[in-house]
Amino acid sequence: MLARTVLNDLFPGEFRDYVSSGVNYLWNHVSPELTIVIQEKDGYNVNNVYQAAMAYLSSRISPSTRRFKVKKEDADKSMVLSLDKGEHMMDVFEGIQFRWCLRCHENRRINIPVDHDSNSSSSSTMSLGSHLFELSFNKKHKEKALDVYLPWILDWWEASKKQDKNLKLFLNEIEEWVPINLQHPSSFDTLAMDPELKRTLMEDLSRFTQSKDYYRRIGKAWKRGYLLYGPPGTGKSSLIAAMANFLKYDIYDLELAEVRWTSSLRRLLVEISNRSIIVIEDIDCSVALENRDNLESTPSRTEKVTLSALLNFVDGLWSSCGEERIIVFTTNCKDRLDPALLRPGRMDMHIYMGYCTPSMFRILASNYHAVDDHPLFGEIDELIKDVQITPAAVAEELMKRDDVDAALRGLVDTLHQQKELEAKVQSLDDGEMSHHEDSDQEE
Ligand SMILES: Nc1ncnc2c1ncn2[C@@H]1O[C@H](COP(=O)(O)OP(=O)(O)OP(=O)(O)O)[C@@H](O)[C@H]1O
Repeated sequence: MLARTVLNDLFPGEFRDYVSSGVNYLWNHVSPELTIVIQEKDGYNVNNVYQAAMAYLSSRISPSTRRFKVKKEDADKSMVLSLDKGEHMMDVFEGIQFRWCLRCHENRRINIPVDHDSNSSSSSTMSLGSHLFELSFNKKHKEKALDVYLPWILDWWEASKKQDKNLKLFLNEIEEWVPINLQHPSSFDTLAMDPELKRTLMEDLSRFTQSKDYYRRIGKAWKRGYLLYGPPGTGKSSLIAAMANFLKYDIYDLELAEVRWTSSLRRLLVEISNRSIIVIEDIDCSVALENRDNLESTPSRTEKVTLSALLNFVDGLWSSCGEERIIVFTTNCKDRLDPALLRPGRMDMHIYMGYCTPSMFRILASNYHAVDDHPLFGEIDELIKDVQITPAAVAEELMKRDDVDAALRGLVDTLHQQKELEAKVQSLDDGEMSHHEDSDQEE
């Protein structure tokens, strides 16, 4: 301690900085080595070179790698290896040696409220880190590294992604997106939906993915919005999964209740990658409709998330920070939605997911029992036309029994019960209505 104080007195800070920068300068000139820093993120943007390097190096892990991570999730065909932080790895490309090192930097601490009471001041802190690669090699190979080696790794990564793409579902927790493997089996083949509407939607999606030049020409962000509405159990979530599987897009499921401030919302939205579907379910219940009179105002950093803030980001400059993005809002009750959401141009397509129809029943019967025709189909068609039953309820009935005859007979019974129930409710409603009319007349 005393020695340090004496040294500090003898050699003031400026002098020490001067000496250390001189040593660095000399070392850089003498050392034959050059180091490139490849950060995980540049600001909010994910760095593709980092992602590509991570995937590439994971595929190159060998017995000489002293320490690495291993995992296997359900969707993974085999164990997935990856480098651990601090670990070095050598790679030889066209006879040149490249040394990689993965490092982690703590770059941000955030406050996390201890309870969910927004007025509470108690909080704990959590550090958020970012990773980077250091790539070192002889400086005479600088051009080779930048013009050949790194582009080659990027091409390798693009090709391997196409070959073996496991879709991801991202969930927002605190201020971060947490990925899990998306293994939803729903597809447009298995989805019970009006055939004409299904065809229109599939064409719309295909056209969208091929319209990069069109969106550029008309000066609009390359994004498309869909509003899915209809009663619970009619397949809105299944449709989103079918869209993701059809397009091979990841899903970002934005839980607005988890987002406290507009600044957090902005951070989450800008971190969403291209070629993805952003989903906000039950939009009528998700956002407090504060600031109704002030829908076009610019949200401030500390403002709580409102519909106005959400729409400002979705339609504002943020939307041009990425491309090929689909935004899906769902609701069980379109009538409850704020008119700002329904304004022309806000959502490109409004898709009604309704009760089961005969054509939807045929798809479910084919899914669950591989039958295209059956003597009971006529009776089921007639009953289904008369009642309001969701595809989820029909699916549940079909799943109860393995034997197709028994399953379809069970469905006929359920439909009869539903018909009786609806008739009873109707007669009660009629009775109540005539009671009101009588009392109105008496008044
Ligand atoms: N249209 C459909 N086609 C095929 N299966 C369906 C359909 N609708 C519902 N199902 C079946 O019912 C289950 C529940 O449906 P899903 O969660 O997609 O409905 P939802 O409309 O999103 O409901 P909620 O509004 O409650 O979220 C699905 O996992 C699926 O098995």
